[in-house]
Amino acid sequence: MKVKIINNPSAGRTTLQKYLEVIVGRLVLQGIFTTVDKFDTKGKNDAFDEVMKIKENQYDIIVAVGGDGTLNEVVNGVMKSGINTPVTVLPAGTVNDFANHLNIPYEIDGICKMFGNGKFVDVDVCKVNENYFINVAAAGIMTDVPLKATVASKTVLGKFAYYAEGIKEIPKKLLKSVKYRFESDDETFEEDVLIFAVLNSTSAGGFKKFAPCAGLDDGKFDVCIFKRSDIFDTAAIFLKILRGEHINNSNVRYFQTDNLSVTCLQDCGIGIDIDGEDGGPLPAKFEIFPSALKFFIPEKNI
Ligand SMILES: Nc1ncnc2c1ncn2[C@@H]1O[C@H](COP(=O)(O)OP(=O)(O)OP(=O)(O)O)[C@@H](O)[C@H]1O
Repeated sequence: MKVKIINNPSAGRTTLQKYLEVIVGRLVLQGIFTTVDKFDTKGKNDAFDEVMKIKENQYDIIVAVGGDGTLNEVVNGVMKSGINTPVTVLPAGTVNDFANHLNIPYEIDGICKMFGNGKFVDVDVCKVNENYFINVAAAGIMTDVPLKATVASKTVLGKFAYYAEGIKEIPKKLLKSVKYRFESDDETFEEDVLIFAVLNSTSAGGFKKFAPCAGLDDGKFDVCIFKRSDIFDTAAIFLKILRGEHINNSNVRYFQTDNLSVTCLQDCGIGIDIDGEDGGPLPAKFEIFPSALKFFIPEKNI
């Protein structure tokens, strides 16, 4: 395998990055990796820019070492440059939703085994306005500046978890709902919403069953809308996400589609969050590109 590694040295707790040399060394000795070029990112968009330089057939695989944000930049690079090079991710981030969904191992032996007997699968890629995403795009819940400092997670879904957990301490006004119009070929409706998420995989914000019906190759994305409800209902819904039972709650709207437009009906300044990174402002047009990316996964995964 001719391999391009895109390594984010600062992602997560930087544990896996320390073993990267051992992993690569072992795979080279085993003859599985024949050429290895490693690039270390220094900041935002470095991974994307580096992938944009890759030519068709230059590598057999691009390995993102980092979290969902690094993987997202690599996917955007592949999609926007139009190359067909397969991608995989080694979970070196904080949450690693996509890698967890695919059961990609965290330790040296498991990772080496994956490259020895893994397989390539075709996965759908989603797009919101100009940005591609492979896992989740979400929006909602405005925060006041002082609260932001106390919220550990930078992601919309992480903040949602924080609100639900620390629900008693949160002033009511911060659970702010916003009115949106959702339009797809199937239906159009307006709703007062706390957050909404559009998912390709089942996992988001560390919850493995956030979109329990999602499939990576079903040609559809799963939309999960949390309607305005009081803080106690929100807390109850949060607990149900762990078991994937929130989708039956009357304050949650859950459906699958292959096209969606979302417009904010208030002057709210809300933006889209793609795997924890800024995805630009609303309105948002979501599209899906069925089986558009080859992904390398362990032999036994889902
Ligand atoms: N050398 C670096 N130092 C600091 N930040 C970096 C560096 N390289 C990339 N970044 C930033 O890291 C972001 C991606 O982080 P990534 O999502 O991979 O890790 P994470 O946030 O720890 O994991 P997760 O998203 O799974 O929770 C990039 O968008 C970029 O802004």
